[in-house]
Amino acid sequence: MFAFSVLTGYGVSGPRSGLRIRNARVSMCVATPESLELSSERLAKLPWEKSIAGDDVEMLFMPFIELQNKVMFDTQKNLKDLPFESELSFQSSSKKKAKIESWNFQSDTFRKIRLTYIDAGIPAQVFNSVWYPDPKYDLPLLGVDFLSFGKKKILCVLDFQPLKQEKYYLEKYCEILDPVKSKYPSLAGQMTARFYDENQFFSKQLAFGRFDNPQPVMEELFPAFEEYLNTYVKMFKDAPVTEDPKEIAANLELQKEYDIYSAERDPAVGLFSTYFGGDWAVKFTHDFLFELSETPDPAEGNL
Ligand SMILES: C=CC1=C(C)/C(=C/c2[nH]c(/C=C3N=C(/C=C4\NC(=O)C(C)=C4C=C)C(C)=C\3CCC(=O)O)c(CCC(=O)O)c2C)NC1=O
Repeated sequence: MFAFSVLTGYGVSGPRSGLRIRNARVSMCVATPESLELSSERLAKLPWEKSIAGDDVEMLFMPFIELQNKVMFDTQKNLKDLPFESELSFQSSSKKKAKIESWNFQSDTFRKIRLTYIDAGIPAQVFNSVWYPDPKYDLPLLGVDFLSFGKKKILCVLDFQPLKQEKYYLEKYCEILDPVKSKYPSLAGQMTARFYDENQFFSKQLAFGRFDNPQPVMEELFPAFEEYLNTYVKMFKDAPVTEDPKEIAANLELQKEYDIYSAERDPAVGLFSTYFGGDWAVKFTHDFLFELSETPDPAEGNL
């Protein structure tokens, strides 16, 4: 009932029955009953109090997910759960002491808002999220990738991920971040060319930090995240909306290109395989994270 009252308080609408998803078939990983609930019910149970690793591990990025959760519930009209397979919404591996949980929403403004948290104790804490606008907008996606490996290797990437690289587009939708970004010199780092091309689906206003200790996470990343998030959500208030089916289709096509590009480049697949197995990693990447991409055909040797 606690979950229900929180939901009512937030004004979540949407079907509340008939959406239970079949139980997961799991081989090496174990899904728990949590996986049978909708995203909003599961999100209401945050923060996790204890790490699966059983130590006194701080869940470094929980405050971020809670803040995003609040902003999402406070600002989004007609927020609904987007049901997805329980096999993808929760997995844990007792052998490797890791769990991964994901949540998936839709609103009048966003066709998909997905969130993922990985808790593997001190060796890995991750918060990853993407906000995909409804294709009646051509606005950038909000991309969040915060990772901590062993507390000494912390990588934080946050961006309004542009669908186009034309000057007018970047000026219109990304340069709004200049005054915010300039406040946070520790987030002015540059990505390498190891995984992504900085000129495709990234902006110059990307916040990028690499830290060798967790201190800047709450001191700098958190206020920066709050500003990026609020700026992003506000931008939609006066954003142009198209009703032209051709433009809508073109916007969706660009989001599809983003998914295809990201699924090809994402270095996370290795991480997922390590903890939850290779088959699950491929399914999670193509059926949940970047679902407009296609699962590669094993016969073509791309797996
Ligand atoms: C749950 C999903 C998920 C996880 C766990 C994930 C992890 C992940 N992201 C990485 C890098 C990266 N991640 C990003 C950016 C992003 N990545 C994004 O998923 C989004 C939305 C952005 C945009 C903000 C960039 C730019 C790098 C490369 C950093 C570099 O080259 O230095 C790396 C490599 C870290 C390293 O070895 O240096 C991992 C393991 N990516 C994922 O998608």
